Amino acid sequence: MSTENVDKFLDHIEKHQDSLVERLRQAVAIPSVSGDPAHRPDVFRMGEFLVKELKNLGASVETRDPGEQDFHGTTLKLPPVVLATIGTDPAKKTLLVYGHYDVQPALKEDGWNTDPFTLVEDEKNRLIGRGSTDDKGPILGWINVVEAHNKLGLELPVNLKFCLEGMEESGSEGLEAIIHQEADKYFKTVDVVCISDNYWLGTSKPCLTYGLRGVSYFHLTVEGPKADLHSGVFGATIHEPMTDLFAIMSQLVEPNGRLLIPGIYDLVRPLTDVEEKTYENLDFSIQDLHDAVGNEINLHNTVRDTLQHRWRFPSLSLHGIQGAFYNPGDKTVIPAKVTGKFSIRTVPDMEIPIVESLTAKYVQSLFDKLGSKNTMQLKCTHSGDYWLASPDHWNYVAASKAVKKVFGVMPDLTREGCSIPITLTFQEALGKNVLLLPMGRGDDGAHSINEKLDRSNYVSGTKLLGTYLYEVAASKGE
Ligand SMILES: C[C@H](N)C(=O)N[C@@H](Cc1c[nH]cn1)C(=O)O
Ligand SMILES: [Zn+2]
Ligand SMILES: [Zn+2]
Repeated sequence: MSTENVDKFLDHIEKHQDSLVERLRQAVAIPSVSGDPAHRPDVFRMGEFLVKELKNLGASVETRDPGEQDFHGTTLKLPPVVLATIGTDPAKKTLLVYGHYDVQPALKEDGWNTDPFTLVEDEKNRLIGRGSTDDKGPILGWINVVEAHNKLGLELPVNLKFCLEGMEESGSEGLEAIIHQEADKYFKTVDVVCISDNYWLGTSKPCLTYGLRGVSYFHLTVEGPKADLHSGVFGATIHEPMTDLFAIMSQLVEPNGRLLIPGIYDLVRPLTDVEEKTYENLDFSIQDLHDAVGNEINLHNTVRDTLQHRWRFPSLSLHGIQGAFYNPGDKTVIPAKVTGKFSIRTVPDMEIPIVESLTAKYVQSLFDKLGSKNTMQLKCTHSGDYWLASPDHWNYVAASKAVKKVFGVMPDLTREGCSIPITLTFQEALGKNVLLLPMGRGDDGAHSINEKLDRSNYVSGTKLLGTYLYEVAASKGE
């Protein structure tokens, strides 16, 4: 391996960090919220931004059109999948990089201290803005690596292929089909895959991640009167949709986190002694959890139990109710139609169709018991499988060496409670090892208010991605 080139690269990134931050500022300014139809043009704009950046760096860029989406009766065009190639040298390994350029919704009135789409650096050098850590910072990290090599006149040690999508936060619609179609074409030469779209466990030690939970998202709709009604006139004389909905929603999960769907825990893979050991000696404490959450509201008192419930047991979260009165003030309304939203994070060996059918059967039985004359409908709006990889693969060894070089420590090996539905598709469709190499910290507040990426994580993370390329190139793995 050319340590001279690595050192030049590391030095360049350190010295040019302000221009890296400027690139992130431009990306955060594009509110590419995939879940909000009003922002769909912005998601396209973000895709164009990346195409331009990549073309400027000499990449050969193509896009694929995933088609259209039915968004609650409205047809929306799906944003393009950006495919970019840098280098086609058959003597070099080829690394596929995946990331997403869409973000979660964010409104100042949700409780942000600053405008979510204006990147702000605070006194602790935290870069605050929607998408800073999830996933614009990490995507730009790869672009920063390429730019640094161009500026230094250095060849990249591997061939790079990018696959960047704009729908990850909304179920990755259309991407799976594209990966299967392109497996023997665009992706044919790929040796290994790297995704930077999750987080360190705590706030100080890097990690490599070899597992993700799956997710199945549900809409539960209860409908009764033709229109919203006056509660003084109609209360206690009709079946109220919201009362029915609450009755069902309150029986999905216990306040202690235990799912109430019969048979769901029978699907969960039993814990082995070998797996038990993976929860030892990790850089994580209950204090880290308190800090990330901002309060001492932990369900479990040990790190082991906390991480097992994050990584290897399912969870069910209630997200919101569409159609309900939520403004300030005291409106005495009976909403005519309400949709409760909840999701289940799935783990080995919970298969999606079984989870869906157990959930549907249970929800129907709860509704039947109410004896309500309203109508009820349960819809699974998107789902993605859990994923596990082998952390013994040379791809992980290469990443460990890169972590050691950049941070001076060996990384923790972790699993993740979140989901990146397309990860398993890459592993299965390409038959290649996938590595998750996170850039941000466990307290970054992804999906929350005041999402941030520490400047040091952005800069060191960029250094890590670049150094990892050299370790992949130097690896003896086939
Ligand atoms: C881990 C990744 N950065 C992420 O945030 N994934 C989302 C994926 C998703 C699924 N439905 C909606 N978004 C997540 O885990 O929630
Ligand atoms: Zn996300
Ligand atoms: Zn993400």
